Amino acid sequence: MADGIEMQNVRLRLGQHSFHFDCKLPRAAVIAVTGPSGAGKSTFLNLLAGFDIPEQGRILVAGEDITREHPSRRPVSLVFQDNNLFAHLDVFTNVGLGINPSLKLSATDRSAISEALTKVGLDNFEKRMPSTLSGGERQRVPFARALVRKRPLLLLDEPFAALDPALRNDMATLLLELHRETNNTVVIVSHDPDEVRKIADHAIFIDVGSIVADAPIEQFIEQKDHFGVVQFLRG
Ligand SMILES: Nc1ncnc2c1ncn2[C@@H]1O[C@H](COP(=O)(O)OP(=O)(O)OP(=O)(O)O)[C@@H](O)[C@H]1O
Repeated sequence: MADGIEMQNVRLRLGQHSFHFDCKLPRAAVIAVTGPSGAGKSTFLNLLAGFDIPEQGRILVAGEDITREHPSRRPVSLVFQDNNLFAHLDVFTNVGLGINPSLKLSATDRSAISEALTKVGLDNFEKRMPSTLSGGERQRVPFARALVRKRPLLLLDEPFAALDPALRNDMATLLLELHRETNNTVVIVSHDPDEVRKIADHAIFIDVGSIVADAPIEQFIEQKDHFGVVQFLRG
C-alpha cells in the first residue's frame, strides 16, 4: 500500500530560510509535527495544502503526485487556529462551504451537514452566528466542515492553542473519535507533549527547516539522540 504522505527531496526558500523535507509518513495515522518556534512546522503543512510550492522535489499523497495541484483540488481539509469561520454566515452555512463553495446544496448535503454538526456536539447551533459562540463551540465548526468534506488528509495547525486545558483535552478526544470514524490521515502541529502522547501514532520533529526525528510514537517518546526532542518531551 502507498504511504499516506511522501515528500521526496522537497526544497524551498522563504526569505532567509531554507527548508528541506524528505519523509514517508503512514496512512490512516495521526501524525504530530513538533519542533521549536520558527523551525518550519507551518511551512511543512503549507506545502501539503498547496499554499507553498516546492522549488525542487515531489509531494505524494496516497501515491498521487500533488506537487503542482491547486490547493482547492488537493485531497485535504484544513483546521487552523483562527482563520476558520466566516463571521457573516451562520454555523450551518459555514459547514456547507466545505461541501460546495457556491452553497448549492442538495437535500443529501443538508442532512450530511446536520449529521456532522450533531457528531461534533453542535446540533442546536445551525442558525447561530459565529460571534455568538464560545471559543470551544467555535472550534468545533471546522471539524464538522472537515467531516462533510470527506477528504483523506486532515491538516491542523495548532488548532487548540487558544483553548483552556480542559477544552483542549475534549477537542483532542473529539479529533480522535472523528479520525477513528473516517480513518483519515491527520497531520497536526502541536507544541504540547501531553497532547502528542495522547493522540499521535507517529511524530516528526523539525529543526531549522528539516526533519531531525521521524518515528512511531513509542520510539519517538524514547528518543535520546536529539536534545531538542528530549527538551520538547519534558514540556
Ligand atoms: N513567506 C515568507 N517569507 C519569509 N520568511 C518566511 C515566510 N514564511 C515563513 N517564513 C519564515 O520561515 C521560518 C519558518 O516559519 P514557520 O511558520 O514554518 O515556522 P513554525 O515552525 O510553524 O513556527 P511557530 O511554531 O512559531 O508557528 C520562520 O522564521 C518564518 O519567519
